[in-house]
Amino acid sequence: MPKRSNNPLAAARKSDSKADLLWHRKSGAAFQLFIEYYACQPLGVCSDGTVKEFPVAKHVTKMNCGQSRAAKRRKKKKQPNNDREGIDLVVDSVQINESSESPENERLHQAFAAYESADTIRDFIGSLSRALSLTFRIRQNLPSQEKETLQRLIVEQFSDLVAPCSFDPLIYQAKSSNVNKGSLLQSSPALKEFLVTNSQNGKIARQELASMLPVLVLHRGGWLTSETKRVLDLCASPGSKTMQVLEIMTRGSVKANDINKQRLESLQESMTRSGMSFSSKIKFSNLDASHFPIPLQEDKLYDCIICDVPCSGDGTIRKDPRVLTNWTPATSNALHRLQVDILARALKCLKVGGVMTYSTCSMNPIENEAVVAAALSQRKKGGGQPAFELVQWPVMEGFIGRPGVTKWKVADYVGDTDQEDDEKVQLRWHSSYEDAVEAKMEKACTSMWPPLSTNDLHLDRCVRLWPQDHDSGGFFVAVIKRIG
Ligand SMILES: C[S@@+](CC[C@H](N)C(=O)[O-])C[C@H]1O[C@@H](n2cnc3c(N)ncnc32)[C@H](O)[C@@H]1O
Repeated sequence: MPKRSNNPLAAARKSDSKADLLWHRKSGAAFQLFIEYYACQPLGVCSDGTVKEFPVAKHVTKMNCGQSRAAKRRKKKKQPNNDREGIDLVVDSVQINESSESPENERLHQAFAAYESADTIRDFIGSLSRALSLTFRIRQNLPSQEKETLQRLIVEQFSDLVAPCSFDPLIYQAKSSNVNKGSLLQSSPALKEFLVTNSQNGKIARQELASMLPVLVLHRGGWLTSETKRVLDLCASPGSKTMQVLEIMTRGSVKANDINKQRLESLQESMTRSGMSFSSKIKFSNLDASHFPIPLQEDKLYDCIICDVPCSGDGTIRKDPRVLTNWTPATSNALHRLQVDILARALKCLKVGGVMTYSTCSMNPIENEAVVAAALSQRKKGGGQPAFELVQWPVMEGFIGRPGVTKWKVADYVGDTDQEDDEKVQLRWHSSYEDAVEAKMEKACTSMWPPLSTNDLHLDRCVRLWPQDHDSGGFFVAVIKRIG
């Protein structure tokens, strides 16, 4: 078995040997590829609407792709208003008024303008174009009185800037994306100071809304409680979910694992910095999660597992628009196998009756539903009976989670390093594994395609967090229970 890189995301991004030289990275066409990819996925992957499926969008040549920079400049000079009008139209229609000065956002809008027919992804693209609103939460383990004092103080001093989340009064979200990590010092120095002080003294955690979901749902479902004994966080660094778990548990212990030694060390440091003392409840390990040792004794298996795997991170582009600059479907394709292996290993470490989450900060079904379907199908009991099932989420009032999808499409990207020729730069869609093999698609494996029948898997019980629903990042969470 080859040793796995301790930075699989970087390895996945380099999985195409020519990737760094590819035309789309030099030209900025990753924005077009991203939109083409999501606009052509079946409905439900990132948007809702009345039509059943998007027509296959015209190729990215509608924009300026395929032209040299000089040619683009010449065109712009000749038609000074045309491009701008297109952008303004899109910007108006999705009501983007803030933060559109960044070159990334402008290019996202330009790319979107090529898909006039893709009305239903308007909100999706619109929200991805805004900076990520600030979120934070009051820590669970504070005594009730302290929680109430902080809640009162936030209402008195910052209610014009932040509001409690509809589904959890301890979680706060900025009312506008103008209040974000980058702008906080300028937009509200008092709020910034409040957050710094209370993060240092362990009362407040600054964490993204989407990232809070896996632990939140385990807690709300009653699967992770103060009495839970053994929890495993398989891909733990930088540790925001580990901390969340530790705040809830009073008796048991958490094993925090990560393949990357440096990242694991920074997790240990941030535990110390958090101002909370958890040392007796946490153990660390520095292992490849896909080979994590399976406890031999039944009672050493885990009650709960958090499996927050390495992913392409295309749900995080509001936080870091540079993710878009590097975007290609090859990244997700290259991570799929590792994600299946990690989830399959996690399932083996879960005790009967135990519950785990599988999550990514990507919206790509290849990293999400395809992984869950593959791992669950592998892990059957004798007689083909399911040993695991996807669990329906508990009701969280006001929370908008979209059902997992049962249909999706697989694409790769064909680029050419030398030619700035449209024909050579495009997404290729493969209807089956066999087609993909014939077309020499890199990293193709059968489990990337939707299984013939997904009915018994209940993939709709997975939850997709669309950025447009909660003004958040994009995210995916599946809750899985071991039933036998
Ligand atoms: C999405 S991040 C996890 C974020 C973390 N759960 C949190 O909430 O702070 C994925 C992590 O997986 C780690 N990782 C990547 N490949 C791994 C592997 N094969 N085994 C264990 N950890 C891995 C990466 O180093 C990275 O820290």
